[in-house]
Amino acid sequence: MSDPILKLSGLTKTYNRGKPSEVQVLRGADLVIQPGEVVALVAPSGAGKSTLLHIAGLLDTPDEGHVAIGGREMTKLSDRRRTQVRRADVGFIYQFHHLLPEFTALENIVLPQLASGTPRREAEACARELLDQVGVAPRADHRPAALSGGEQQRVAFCRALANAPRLLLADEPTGNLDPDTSDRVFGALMALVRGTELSALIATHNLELASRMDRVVRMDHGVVA
Ligand SMILES: Nc1ncnc2c1ncn2[C@@H]1O[C@H](COP(=O)(O)OP(=O)(O)OP(=O)(O)O)[C@@H](O)[C@H]1O
Repeated sequence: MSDPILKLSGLTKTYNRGKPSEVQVLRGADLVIQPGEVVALVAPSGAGKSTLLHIAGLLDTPDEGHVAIGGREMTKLSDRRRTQVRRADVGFIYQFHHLLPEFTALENIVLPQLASGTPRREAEACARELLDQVGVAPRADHRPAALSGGEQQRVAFCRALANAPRLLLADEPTGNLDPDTSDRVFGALMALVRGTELSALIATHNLELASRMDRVVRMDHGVVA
């Protein structure tokens, strides 16, 4: 059997250790995601979903525990190597789109590909194809401020997938949209994900959206049930 795409073992994380404001967020969290699996991460607000996703996505480090991506241990790698793995293997979607305001939708999807060494012509073709898949192709040359919230978030999905990552991590990807838009935009995300071999961990408060994924895991008191 192939290695899990993501294996988190015994993660602990405490913010502001030793201060009155100390908060112990992760208390030995374990999670395994197999290749191709799409997993919902459901938890109450403040339970540590973002912390777990940031550690899984190599944006933060745990106090203790291990992160393996595709069977390779990440916790011992240099910062430079972790950045390389993050760029090549991980796509991240935030609750707010975080698109670069001075660039068009197309350019926002092209830039991470150029940073990874993809030739411009190829990067643009990939960006147009992705925008087409999520129904935003006619808006390719608009800047984020000229797009609706749902369109902005769909562009952010394309950006996360532009480098063909193996693992997608999403933190409340439709959390700032109204329920109808959230439903449609989430459908666009699932269509994108299901059209690939991608594995995904998607945090959501929305149990209906969670039920559309392969498996639902819950976080409580710093562990994943
Ligand atoms: N940099 C930080 N410094 C101190 N405390 C932090 C920091 N980041 C998060 N926290 C605290 O850690 C706890 C978990 O935060 P986290 O953002 O991981 O939760 P979450 O489950 O994603 O919450 P939400 O669903 O509201 O986004 C919260 O109590 C938060 O206030």
